Amino acid sequence: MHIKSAEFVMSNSDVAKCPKSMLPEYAFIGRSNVGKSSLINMLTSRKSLAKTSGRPGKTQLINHFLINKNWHLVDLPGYGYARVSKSSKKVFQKFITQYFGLREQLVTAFILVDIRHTPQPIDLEFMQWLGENGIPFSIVFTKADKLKPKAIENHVEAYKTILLETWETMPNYFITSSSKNIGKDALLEYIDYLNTNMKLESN
Ligand SMILES: Nc1nc2c(ncn2[C@@H]2O[C@H](COP(=O)(O)OP(=O)(O)OP(=O)(O)O)[C@@H](O)[C@H]2O)c(=O)[nH]1
Ligand SMILES: [Mg+2]
Repeated sequence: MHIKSAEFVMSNSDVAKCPKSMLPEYAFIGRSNVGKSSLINMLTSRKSLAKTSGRPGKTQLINHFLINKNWHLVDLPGYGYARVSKSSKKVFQKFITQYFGLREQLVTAFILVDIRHTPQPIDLEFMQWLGENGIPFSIVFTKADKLKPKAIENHVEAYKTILLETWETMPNYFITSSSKNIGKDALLEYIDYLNTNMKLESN
């Protein structure tokens, strides 16, 4: 898919105020600093469409971008646990769970994980939470430029082993590097495929 236009639409923390249009939507989520905003810039070939930073916590709001005037890309803040007072129960930040609970336009989520790290409980728990709520997702491994090909293979295998303990099949996944422009075509083709299939289904 060729990206002809990419425009910032709005930022907000209130899911009810997100764009009302029913255009298909794709959300990028993961821990702070994993490279969500950088990935959106790579996909759109716009250097600073989404704001990036070396310091974790740069993106604080739900950011909508309109692509080719017919679908939305969404840049979300990094997730962490929100503390529930007087309880040790862990929950994800409220507006993140609200976003996923309320956005009917969402076609699929992309969960970003840093390829260098071993599977982290918070990422596995978030995938679990999406699964329990019937929200489809793919995994996007980021920062592949930081590892040699063999190490990339080993890290993906380690992830598969852990996921297959709870999931019947390995979710769809992509290997990417925003600094080396890796994985862009595969991701855009996948989104294009989903956009086309959605149109066929609604006809
Ligand atoms: N080497 C390398 N660095 C990357 C890559 N993608 C992002 N980074 C760096 O990682 C840092 C965080 O990138 P962001 O895109 O701001 O990450 P984010 O997930 O949006 O972070 P928050 O908005 O804070 O949650 C920046 O210093 C980026 O330059 C990549 O593919 N390779
Ligand atoms: Mg960000």
